[in-house]
Parts: sequence; structure tokens; C-alpha cells
Amino acid sequence: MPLTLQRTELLRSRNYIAGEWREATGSQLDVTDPATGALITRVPDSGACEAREAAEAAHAAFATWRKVPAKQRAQIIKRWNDLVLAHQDDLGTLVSMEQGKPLAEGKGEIVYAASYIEWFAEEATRMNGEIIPAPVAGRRMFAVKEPVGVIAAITPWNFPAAMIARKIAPALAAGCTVVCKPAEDTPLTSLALVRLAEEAGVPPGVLNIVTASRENTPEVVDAWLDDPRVRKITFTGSTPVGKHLARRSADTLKKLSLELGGNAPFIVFEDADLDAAVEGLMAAKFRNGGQTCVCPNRVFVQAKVHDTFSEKLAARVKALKVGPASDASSQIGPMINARAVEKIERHVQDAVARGARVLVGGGRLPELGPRYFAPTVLVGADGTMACASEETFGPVVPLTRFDTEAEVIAAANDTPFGLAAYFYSNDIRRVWRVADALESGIVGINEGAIAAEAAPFGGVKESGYGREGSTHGLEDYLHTKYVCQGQLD
Ligand SMILES: NC(=O)C1=CN([C@@H]2O[C@H](COP(=O)(O)OP(=O)(O)OC[C@H]3O[C@@H](n4cnc5c(N)ncnc54)[C@H](OP(=O)(O)O)[C@@H]3O)[C@@H](O)[C@H]2O)C=CC1
Ligand SMILES: O=C(O)CCCC(=O)O
Repeated sequence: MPLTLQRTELLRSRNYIAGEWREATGSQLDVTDPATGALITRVPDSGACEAREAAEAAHAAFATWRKVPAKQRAQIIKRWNDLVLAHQDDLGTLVSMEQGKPLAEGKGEIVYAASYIEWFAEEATRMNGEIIPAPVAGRRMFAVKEPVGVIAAITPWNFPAAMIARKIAPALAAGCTVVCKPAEDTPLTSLALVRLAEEAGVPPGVLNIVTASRENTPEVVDAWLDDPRVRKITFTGSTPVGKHLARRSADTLKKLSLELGGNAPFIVFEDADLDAAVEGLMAAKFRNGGQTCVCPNRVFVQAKVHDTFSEKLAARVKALKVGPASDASSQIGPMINARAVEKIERHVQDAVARGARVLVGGGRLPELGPRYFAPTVLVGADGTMACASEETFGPVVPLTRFDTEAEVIAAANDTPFGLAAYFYSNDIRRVWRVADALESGIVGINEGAIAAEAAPFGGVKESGYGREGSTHGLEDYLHTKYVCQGQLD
């Protein structure tokens, strides 16, 4: 059955700038269903002109929004959260329509996105400063929290709702205003979320969104990078684009939050509960068909339990149901675009050419459509393979056998990335030793589902910097102003 919306007005096809839904002045961009390639709708293919209008509106609105009492900002954000939850069926459907993830996951993403909105509505009222004991008599010293200013949020296609929510909600909570550009492949969920923010009472100019094609995106973002009024860039996406944003924002010294690519290790020690480890790996690896930056990319299994673990895993992976979001039984959807499937195929072919063996899957599923790839388990993977050094971003599990703890820690850390890492062990001494040794912003110990609004999400090394969620996620949108009052008489 085709996916449809109850409230069709949530399917938006214009930019939202200065409180107005504006037609494209130039060309338009097709938004398609990744399962079939069918056109869903068209949105503006914006350029520098629209980007500048959005920045202008956000700059003008900042003067008043920053002065709105925190409690009032919190109430508006809370209303946004309520509206998002009230429309979770339609929003989840939109996610699945444009991104391809199974409907249950699409709706789950909306609940996940709302958890960030609710969290930051509550945090808005807790931006406490400090009173500092003065080292000199007669002075009073304070550390005051202030909003950074206009924020540019650039978001990826893999979580079109959650990534918008966890960037925009803290910005609004802090008193910042926002210009946003969603990914070319998935602009519709973000437009619907902005529509609900408008309905919740976010004032004109405070939140602006412009859509653009992959070709025009650099023009839009460059306009913001060059604009000294834009004080912060918050970005989730690939490491090369993150580095580009860091370099290009240097001239105006913007604050940056970069949540970039990962290459997560998942380690199964011989003392682990193997069934729990298989379940944890299934949850972590196959979320969104493997298209998640915290998905395990390299799986290391200790020699003694390797064969038992791989058999158990293969049985679970073989049973996964692949299909379109419109089929309620689907567990893995299509990949986002042709480039994504090509990369996954290249990784599997390279691994096999270098000696890996396919235990399950191993190729495309043309009978379902051009964007489907079979959930795959490879054994005999090693560090020379492309899948060990690049993020596959697809449903492929390469298993590598290891002997010692020291060897596996060295292998796990042998990457420029450091976003998430997972391991399974029931030895309490090993648990803390390994957690300390892993070079990673996030560590899952006997746990595959690590994301939560109350947790600081982010990486080290070339996985970026800044944290999203938790109290740290608000801090990234604030400056600390030191105020010193001298003797009054
Ligand atoms: N950390 C994460 O969550 C993600 C990691 N990735 C990794 O990146 C790989 C490639 O995915 P891809 O979609 O190409 O990721 P990108 O980094 O290209 O895209 C992420 C966002 O950045 C925008 N963007 C792209 N180029 C520029 C630019 N020159 N200046 C400013 N903004 C830009 C994109 O816009 P547009 O869509 O219009 O190009 C999109 O909004 C994936 O296979 C995966 O390994 C991808 C997505 C998320
Ligand atoms: O960067 C990503 O892949 C999105 C984050 C997923 C998560 O919140 O777990």
C-alpha cells in the first residue's frame, strides 16, 4: 500500500524565511522515493540569494528572541514537542517516504527526535551562570551565559528528523536563531518539522530553512560561511565536508560543532555472553540499514568464540526481511541513493578479492530494485580491506578473528576516526581497562543501543568535536561572558 499522509499540508514544497513560505525564485529539485525512484514532490533548489535572505531574517530576529524569557522560550519549544508527537504518524511516514527506512523505524525516529526537543525545552530554563569569589576586595565577579547568535545547521539524510531536532531545539533554547539546510535527499521531514515549529509559536525569522540540490549546496553554505553574522556552524555528515567547513569558517572564526564519520569497532571477548553480543550487534549494526555513523563498521571476535559467534550471527542476519517501507514486515529498506549502493558493493568486492569469505548475502537485490543490498556477513576480514578503513554505511558485517586483548585494542584504535566503540565482556577488570583504552567519544559496554537525549553524543579524532544531547548539547550554543563589577562607593 503506498504511503500517505493524514494531514497532507505537512508535505511542504517551499522555503521558510522570515516567517513566510516562499516559492523558489530559481529552479526546483525533485524529491524521490529511494525504493522506487518515484517523484514525491519538488522543493526549491536555492542559491546564495535565498541563503542571504535567511541569514538576514535570522540576524534581525536574534535581537528580540534572545531577550524572550527562558521560560517563554521553553514553553514554545515544549509546544513544538507536543505537536511533533501528535503528528508522529505523518512525520514518520514522511521520513520513510523520502529516506526509505521501514515505517516502524521512521515513526521511532520521530519519538527519538521529540525526546531531544523535550529535553532542550527543559534545559532552556537551566542556563545558570556563576558567581565567582573575587580575589580582590570590593569586586563582584560573574560568569553569564549568552546565546552565540545566528546558527547555521547543515544536516544529513540518514536521520532527517532527529538531526534537525537535536540541533535546532538547543539553539532555540539558548536564545539563538537558525538558518538550516537539510540534505538534498531528505528535505521534506525538516520542512514539516519547521511547519510545526511555526504552529507552536516560534516567531518569524527565528527559524529559517532553505532547500538545495547537491550542486547548489556549496553556494548556499558558502554564503553562510562568509557571513560574519552567522556565529556558529553545526554539522552532521562526512569528514571531508566537516573539514571543509572548519577551514572555510576560519576567516570569521565561527564556533563549530562537527559530528562526522565513524569507523566503530565492535569487540566480542571470549568471556562475553554471546547471545547478548549477537543481539547488541544486530541492534547497532542494522539500525537504518547500517546507515548510521555509530554503526559497528569492524567486528572483532576472539578466536575461541569466533565460529560459534559467526554461526549465531549468520542465522540472525539471514532471517532479516528486506523490502520497501510500505511493506510493514520490512526490517531493512533501500539504501539512500546510487552512490551509497556502489560504495557498499565496492567494499564487499574488495574484501572478497583480498581473501574474505561471504557467509550471508554479499550482493545487490535487483529483484527488489536498484537500491537494495542484501544484509551481509563476511568472515576473514582484515585491516588491509577498504571496509576496515572507510565507513561502509550499509548492512555489511565484516568479522575479524583476534587472539589477545592488546592486539584488539591496537586494531580498534588504528583509525583516524573515534566516534563510537562497543565491546562485550563479563570480566569486570577487563571492562574498565578496555573502556579506558578505546579512543572514542562513545563506548557501549555490553550494549548496542547507546543513543539517548540525556547522553553527550559526539566524537574524538577525525570524527569531530562538540556534543549533542545532554547538558553539553546546550553549552555548545552558549558563550560565557565574564562580568566584573568594581567598588560602587
Ligand atoms: N556522521 C553522519 O551521520 C553521516 C556520515 N556520512 C558519511 O558520509 C558519506 C557520504 O554521505 P554524504 O551524504 O555524501 O555526506 P555529506 O557530508 O556530503 O552530506 C551531509 C550534509 O552536508 C551537505 N554538504 C555536502 N557538501 C557540502 C559542501 N561542500 N558544503 C557544505 N555542505 C555540504 C549535504 O548537502 P547535500 O545533501 O545537498 O549534498 C548534506 O546536507 C556516507 O557514506 C557516510 O560515510 C553521511 C551522512 C551522515
Ligand atoms: O550521525 C548519525 O548517524 C546520526 C546519529 C544517530 C544517533 O543519534 O544515534
